[in-house]
Amino acid sequence: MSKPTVDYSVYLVTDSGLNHPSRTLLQSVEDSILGGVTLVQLREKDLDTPAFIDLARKVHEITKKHNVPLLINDNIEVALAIDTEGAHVGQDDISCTEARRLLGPNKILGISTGTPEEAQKALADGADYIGIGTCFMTQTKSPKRTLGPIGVRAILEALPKDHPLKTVVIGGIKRDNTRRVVEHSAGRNGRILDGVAVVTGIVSASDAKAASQDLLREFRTGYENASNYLQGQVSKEKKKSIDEVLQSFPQLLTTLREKAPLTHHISNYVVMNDTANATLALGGSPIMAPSASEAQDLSKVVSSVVLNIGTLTESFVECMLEAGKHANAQSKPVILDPVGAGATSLREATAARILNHVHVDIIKGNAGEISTISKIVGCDSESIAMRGVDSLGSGFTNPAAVVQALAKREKCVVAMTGKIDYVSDGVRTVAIENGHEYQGRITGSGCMIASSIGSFAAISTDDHFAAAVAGILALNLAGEHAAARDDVRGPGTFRAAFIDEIANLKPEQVVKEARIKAIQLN
Ligand SMILES: Cc1ncc(COP(=O)(O)OP(=O)(O)O)c(N)n1
Ligand SMILES: Cc1nc(C(=O)O)sc1CCOP(=O)(O)O
Repeated sequence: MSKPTVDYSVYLVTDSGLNHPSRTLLQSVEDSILGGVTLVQLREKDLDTPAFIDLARKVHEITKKHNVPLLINDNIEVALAIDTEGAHVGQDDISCTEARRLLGPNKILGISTGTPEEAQKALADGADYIGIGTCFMTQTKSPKRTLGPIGVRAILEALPKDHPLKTVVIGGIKRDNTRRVVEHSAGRNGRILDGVAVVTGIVSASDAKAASQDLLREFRTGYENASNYLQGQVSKEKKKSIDEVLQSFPQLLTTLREKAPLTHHISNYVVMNDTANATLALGGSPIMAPSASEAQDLSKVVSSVVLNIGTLTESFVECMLEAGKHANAQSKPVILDPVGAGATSLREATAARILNHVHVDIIKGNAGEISTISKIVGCDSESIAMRGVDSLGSGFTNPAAVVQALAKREKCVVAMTGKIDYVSDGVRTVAIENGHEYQGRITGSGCMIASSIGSFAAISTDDHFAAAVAGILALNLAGEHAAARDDVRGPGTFRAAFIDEIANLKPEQVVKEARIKAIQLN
């Protein structure tokens, strides 16, 4: 028999110990196939070989009936005894070459990998696919470390695009994170995951068929979005031109003030009050809630979330991860302000942790912070040093190219603030020349910009680029208006006037006074 063609989209990996008590494992397998599972692996860690063979025979009856391949975990003897379509082996099991020798050329052979080197070796050793893991924390086994989508992407990028080796991700994959993982891990070499491998997300679900249907839908959507991104399409045809974006500002600001969208801020002690007041003055509504235990409830009622790593404690971080995860699940935009990301290794590690667990829609930072984030995600750029939360030096030689490259890589919008601000969604890139130097002489003006972007993102859900540009412009114009006031004598009086002028900003002023130019890059 020749090797079957395999669809890896939703790959069920079983575990009897985790199977939902309302049904047998055999029912779980059948229900999941009816829901859309395309490949099954029988993974039974506690059975001896005769019992494993017995169960495998029953499972194979079901999978054969539905024409879905069955693979056996770790035990080649069982795979050969039942003549299943193949097997999966781990790094600590029989070697890939030995497994291939025993199985012959026509069986499907998969191997677990957690590094680019292991993936390249699997390819050389004749595997048909690799399981890339552990992606996220899982209760199914104790992982040595988690890769997150960024680590998964590093492995995909170590593989040649056109080699037939297939890839699936494993570890903590659920309905709510599938789409993001597939989109976010897509490599710039054009590699996109071929599937998601799931244990508890299916076997422990109360309805295995519905869970599988959801996973298949999310995988397919993620795959389609990832291929659009990689082809540089990013729904270009639907995107407003820079001029249209500018013309849409009056309406955006009016809508913001009518709707007063609620934004969940996990902000820092230094600026909490300023960011709350700036949000209110603009017309939005802030809730400053740093407790992880209320993040899920809040995610249902807020319209956007701002994560600010300015004053780091473990409980802040826990809340940011929780709020980000639930915002993703509810499709609410997430704005990350990686305050001081390059200043200490804790801040850098925290930014990496957030980016690896949460899909961030808009990253806002100064040059030093953007340089650190670029380094974290493997985007080559010049390195900008930080002192405390401030960037040092004169900035990037080509700042527009840096923000565009990061936006493309992370599939999000990047806003870099400074004397000139740059915003890009990977396709459209602009420089904004508004603002006043007093903004740099009070604490929290950058954080207030992140809050302003958060309020605009809450109402401009289909165009985060427009939200980021609007968020920056609104505060920069308010800064210019405040600095021009007779009663402003320095940073102290500016601070109060700034809040006034945010509230006084007229929608039509934005278009008239904006100094914004489109930047064309290759
Ligand atoms: C698709 C897939 N990927 C990885 C694994 C893990 O296999 P292994 O490393 O052998 O660990 P155990 O499954 O034995 O705990 C897998 N089973 N499937
Ligand atoms: C079986 C397995 N292998 C992993 C690896 O990293 O190789 S993670 C994992 C468990 C996956 O279970 P769940 O979908 O419940 O998180």
